[in-house]
Amino acid sequence: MDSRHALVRRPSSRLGDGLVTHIERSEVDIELARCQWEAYVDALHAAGWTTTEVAPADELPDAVFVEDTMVVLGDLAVIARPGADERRGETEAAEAAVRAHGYRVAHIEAPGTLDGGDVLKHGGTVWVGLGGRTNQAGVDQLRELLAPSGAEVVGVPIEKVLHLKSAVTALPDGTVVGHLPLVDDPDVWAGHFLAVPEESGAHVVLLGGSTVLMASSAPASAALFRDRGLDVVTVDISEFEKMEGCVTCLSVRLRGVPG
Ligand SMILES: NC(=O)NCCC[C@H](N)C(=O)O
Repeated sequence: MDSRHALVRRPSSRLGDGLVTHIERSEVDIELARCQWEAYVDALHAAGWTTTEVAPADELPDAVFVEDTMVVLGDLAVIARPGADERRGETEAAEAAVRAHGYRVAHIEAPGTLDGGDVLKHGGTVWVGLGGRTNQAGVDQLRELLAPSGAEVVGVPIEKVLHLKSAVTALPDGTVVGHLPLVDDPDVWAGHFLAVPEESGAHVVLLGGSTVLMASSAPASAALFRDRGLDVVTVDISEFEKMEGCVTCLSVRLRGVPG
């Protein structure tokens, strides 16, 4: 299997009916959303990634945010149990897609809840946001499932944003980036935290080497990253940002080769 492969899921025509929690709802332009999604997928391809589309689900408005359906580490895909009932139906097709790529599969079970967007992996550490979508039982189950891999799972309380990765992500060198007004406790990453000037500047997708993908809505943060020697690719995802989504949510990166 290609070591740079990603799962993506085409937006539903009902995207605008998806959940919003921490921001005001505003009208989504679905045609623009479709174009932005195609451009996002094109950006992955241009960076050398191949993609598989999870079967589309027009009846599930938030299905495009496919990152939330699982956590992949090594050859194991842990299928999430979304914290929002409205999103529970999203995991079945995502599981079928990751199984087809040869991954072993485990599940977060009730009463646990966990959204993939709450899980930030870097090095041997897996930070998991404990907030509106992921609960302690979900974190404990993930810890047990990942224990054989040696990963250390660390719960991080969050209140200000939807998911942990709405607040922070990590640069290729492990520096954790976040927009301070939205980070509950930057001391979790003391010594390797970098404040960025824009909310969406906190969201980077690592595309390999020194290349990162981020939203075009954070030009000052992009400049900061370029000054640090990173190659920054930007995409306009305004219609997904209206639904509290970000660049990370729109794909599941499968970096390892299972089996
Ligand atoms: N990983 C993410 O941050 N996903 C964004 C999910 C947005 C969606 N409207 C939701 O509220 O679940």
